[in-house]
Amino acid sequence: MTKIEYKHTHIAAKKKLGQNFLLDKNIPKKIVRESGIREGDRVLEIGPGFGALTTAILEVVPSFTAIEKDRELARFIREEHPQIELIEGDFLKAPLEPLAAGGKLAVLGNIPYSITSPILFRLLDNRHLVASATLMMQHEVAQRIAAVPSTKEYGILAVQMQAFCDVKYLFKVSRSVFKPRPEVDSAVIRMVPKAADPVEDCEGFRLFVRRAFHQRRKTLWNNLKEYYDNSAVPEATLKLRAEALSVPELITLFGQLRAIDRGDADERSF
Ligand SMILES: C[S@@+](CC[C@H](N)C(=O)[O-])C[C@H]1O[C@@H](n2cnc3c(N)ncnc32)[C@H](O)[C@@H]1O
Repeated sequence: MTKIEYKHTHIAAKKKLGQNFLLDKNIPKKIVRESGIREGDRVLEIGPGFGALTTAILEVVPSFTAIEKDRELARFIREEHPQIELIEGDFLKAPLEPLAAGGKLAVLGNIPYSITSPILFRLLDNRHLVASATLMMQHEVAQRIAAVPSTKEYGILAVQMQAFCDVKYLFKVSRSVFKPRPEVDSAVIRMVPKAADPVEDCEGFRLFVRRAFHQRRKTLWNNLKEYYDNSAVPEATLKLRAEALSVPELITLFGQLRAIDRGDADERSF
């Protein structure tokens, strides 16, 4: 276990909380610059840790909210940055509505690898409360979110995120700027929820995307025939694999399908 000592606090870095702390001072400034936040924005930082990104945010926004799960680090941030509203708790459980206070949140964070997907889907599910999310995560996950069609990275994550958000891959961050040093590199991406959802039945679309990509090597016809009446879909489209279709093309396809009532409503609630 790596011991970290910083100012008046020392902790044993906890792997299960994804505690890899940024040592570099320029990267946090770059993240804040790319986030586009301005004074007056409602900022929410996920996992401030020892405050590497916190300090850079404070140069632009004099006060904001941060959620930190680790008790010692929460105490550290309270002592170092009393102007911040520090919530000691789990981002995945914290109610976001009161934090948005009738507006929208600019979310920033160097997020723990182990809960990247739950964080992304929580933000997606609460997109009406989110103005933007600028997040550092495992490089491979950032690539999958920003992937383009007909690449091995393109799949469920890319389609889910890009259908509802404008996604921009910003820059890669070497593993060497963290302590303890992780086994993988990181990258920063920015996501801005679209003004309007491209589909009405968001849950149905989520299910459709999972089905379409269920067996990547299979054609759309083979992956979908069991669940939908495909009669309104051009035959040429059904012969393709899901990975060949762009996000707008998948949205169009979803609009052409009619669900077959198989009495399997439970499957919708994953
Ligand atoms: C990758 S570290 C980043 C720390 C700091 N922002 C930095 O860049 O050096 C992730 C941080 O998130 C915190 N954390 C882990 N799980 C969390 C959760 N569910 N909710 C809030 N914070 C969490 C960890 O304790 C840690 O401080």
